[in-house]
Amino acid sequence: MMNHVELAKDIYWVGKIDNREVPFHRLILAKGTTYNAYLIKSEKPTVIDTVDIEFGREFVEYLSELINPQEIQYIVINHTEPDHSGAMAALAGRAPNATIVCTEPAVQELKEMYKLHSRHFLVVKDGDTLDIGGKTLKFKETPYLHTAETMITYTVEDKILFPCDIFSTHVASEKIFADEAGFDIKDDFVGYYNAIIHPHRRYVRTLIDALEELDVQMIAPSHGFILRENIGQYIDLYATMSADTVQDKKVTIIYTTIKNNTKKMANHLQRIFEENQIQATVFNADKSEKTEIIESIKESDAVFIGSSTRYADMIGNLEEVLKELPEMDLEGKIGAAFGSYGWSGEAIEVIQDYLNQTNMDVQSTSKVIKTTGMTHVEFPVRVRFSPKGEQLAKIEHSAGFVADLLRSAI
Ligand SMILES: Cc1cc2nc3c(=O)[nH]c(=O)nc-3n(C[C@H](O)[C@H](O)[C@H](O)COP(=O)(O)O)c2cc1C
Repeated sequence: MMNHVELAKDIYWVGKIDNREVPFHRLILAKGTTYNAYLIKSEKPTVIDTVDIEFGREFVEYLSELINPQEIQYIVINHTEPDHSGAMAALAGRAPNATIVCTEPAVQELKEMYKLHSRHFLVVKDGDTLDIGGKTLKFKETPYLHTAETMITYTVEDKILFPCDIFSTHVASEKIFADEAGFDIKDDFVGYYNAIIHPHRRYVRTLIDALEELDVQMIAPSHGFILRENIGQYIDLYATMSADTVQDKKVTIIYTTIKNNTKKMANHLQRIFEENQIQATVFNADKSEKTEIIESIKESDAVFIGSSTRYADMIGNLEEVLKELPEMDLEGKIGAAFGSYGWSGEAIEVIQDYLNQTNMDVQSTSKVIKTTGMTHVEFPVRVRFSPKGEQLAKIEHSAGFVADLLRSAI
């Protein structure tokens, strides 16, 4: 079985074709997949990504047919997930002179995953370039595409983009170029996007904008086919699929508070929704008519309910509203709890319990992780005392996530 193909002068695909029906992200990959790694035989030989952990030794063996691993100067890790970085376990020891190139959040993960504590790392940031002797690599951080530490790599002279999971397909094919596949890969390309990338589409939109600055002549992703014809068509597909198609969504935000910390959260949630062109109405449950709040809930597509905690309980009249919810038909609406707290935040959990008694699609951290792999989106949204700094960012992530659910193109 072949394990290398030249993409451009001195740039090789050194991947592994996996014909098995691979279990992956709670899917079975019926057509198998490939783990695409790349070798650039420049003056400072560089490996871009590796293959699945299961094929690490095999990877080092066939890589050694092209290069003595001791000569490798850089190993670029775009994404730490073990289907890409997995062969580090086998390669790192055989390539002792290689500096590992990755983003800041990837360093600790790689150290812990592959016992690389004593290795030399080069941390790269958005827009950094690296001279690898005759060729130049340019890096772009792509957080949450599809995990926090991800980045993409671009070869300036050859105009090849190595975007890791983005623009991938799950097909085990001996023909590694899409134009040689013998069939239209669009269904597989779209299927991959829907299964893996779609939950992260707000970051796709940022990436598409950034790609306008790069002259991309070839896309060499980490799974499936390499794209070298009609590149624009594939980028346009991502732009279309990640765009918002659904308009006129409404959110109701209800809170109670002692010293306005939860009010600040409510107002920040409202701001984020409005920035996302979603109408959001805020109610202080202690200062509004219950009937007005209930009417607003009925008309809304998502409902955020929050309270701070006082002596392990909720504040004010909120429970009067919460008691109504299990009796209502709220099918199809998204529910989320939030609140400011000092040390334990019981009120937020009580609200979550009420929401769980309804037929709403109630958000939880566990559900987000299971459906998207994202660990930076938290539900309920809990903030200690006054929301600022990272806590404001937390509110933004959660509201942004719900905004995306509301405007889902699928
Ligand atoms: C009288 C009182 C009791 C409190 N009891 C709790 C509590 O049981 N658990 C907790 O996590 N925080 C408790 N807190 C902290 C508040 O929840 C915290 O200050 C919060 O930021 C207040 O938000 P708010 O301004 O929206 O009311 C208490 C605060 C006060 C003043």
